[in-house]
Amino acid sequence: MARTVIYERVALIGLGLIAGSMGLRMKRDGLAGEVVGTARSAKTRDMAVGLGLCDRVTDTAAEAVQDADLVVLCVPVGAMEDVAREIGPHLKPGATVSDVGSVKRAVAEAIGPHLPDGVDFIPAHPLAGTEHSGPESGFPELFDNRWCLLTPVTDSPDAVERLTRFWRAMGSNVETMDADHHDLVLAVTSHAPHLIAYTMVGVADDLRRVTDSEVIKYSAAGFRDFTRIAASDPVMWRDVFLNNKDATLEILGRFTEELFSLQRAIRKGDGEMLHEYFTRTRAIRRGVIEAGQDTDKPDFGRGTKP
Ligand SMILES: NC(=O)c1ccc[n+]([C@@H]2O[C@H](COP(=O)([O-])OP(=O)(O)OC[C@H]3O[C@@H](n4cnc5c(N)ncnc54)[C@H](O)[C@@H]3O)[C@@H](O)[C@H]2O)c1
Ligand SMILES: O=C(O)C(=O)C[C@]1(C(=O)O)C=C[C@@H](O)C=C1
Repeated sequence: MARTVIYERVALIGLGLIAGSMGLRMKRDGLAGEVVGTARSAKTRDMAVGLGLCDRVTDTAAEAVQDADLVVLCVPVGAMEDVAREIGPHLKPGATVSDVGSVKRAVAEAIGPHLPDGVDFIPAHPLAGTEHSGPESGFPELFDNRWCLLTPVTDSPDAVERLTRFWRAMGSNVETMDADHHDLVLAVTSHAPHLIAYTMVGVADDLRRVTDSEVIKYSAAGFRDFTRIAASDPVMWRDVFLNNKDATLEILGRFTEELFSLQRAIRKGDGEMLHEYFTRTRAIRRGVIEAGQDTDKPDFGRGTKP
């Protein structure tokens, strides 16, 4: 494969699943001249070098961003502001600053004020992940055939075009959108579903005593999927809900209304309503598959390394 360096030096701040996958992809395909990483613990930094996801590590974020052309903040949403405050004074003029946070409005507001004039700020969100954390969970194919959504703050089309090229080279399809729109869409497609999975697994756990642990032992496929999602990182998801409050509450309100109407149909024995509802939702699933968004295909390795 032809190797095209897109950024001469890339700095990854926070070396977890997403940074790990980005680093491995950049190293595999030669997308960066040099990948520099930093993490709070020496153990994680050593592991990152051992895994070959970056060329070198630094003890601090301030050191990592020295002379970097692209800086990507890969920490939980609630930690973005502290990192931005630390790196702001050390950024190279002309650098692009981005992130991979699951929420976009709050992250733009947390990072933006700490960036000096002359850097291009382009928040980003790769719609790809697993329930695992840490650099050892990363794999270079994670972003293949997934979306990466950009919510640019900069008005430099060149900077946006370059970051678009970068994410395409990571295997993703790229779309640009407004941060509020992103947060509403993701509240429907990712944030509310995660909360529902957490709740369902919590309910099963509450019932554990009554059912003598059989809910766990005889987990059917649907519940197993819930347990996978509910095993996701608690810090990451705490921060997502605290930072996408309005959109998530709006969607949960609608969800509750729908749930009540289905509950009523079950109580009244209204089979026609239930059949009609499930026919409509089945068509939506088929639409998702036709649009190429079916992540259950074996080669996507969703939830596990391939
Ligand atoms: N996991 C997913 O499915 C997924 C998908 C897309 C985007 N994201 C987003 O990507 C970001 C990183 O997620 P991840 O799954 O790679 O997480 P992770 O837990 O695997 O890695 C997070 C890294 O950030 C570091 N970190 C945590 N708190 C910090 C702090 N206060 N200061 C500095 N560093 C800190 C951790 O030590 C770790 O190195 C999050 O913002 C998350 O919302 C996650
Ligand atoms: O596959 C998973 O485990 C995920 O939940 C990944 C997932 C999602 O699809 O909701 C989770 C959060 C992100 O911000 C993006 C992707």
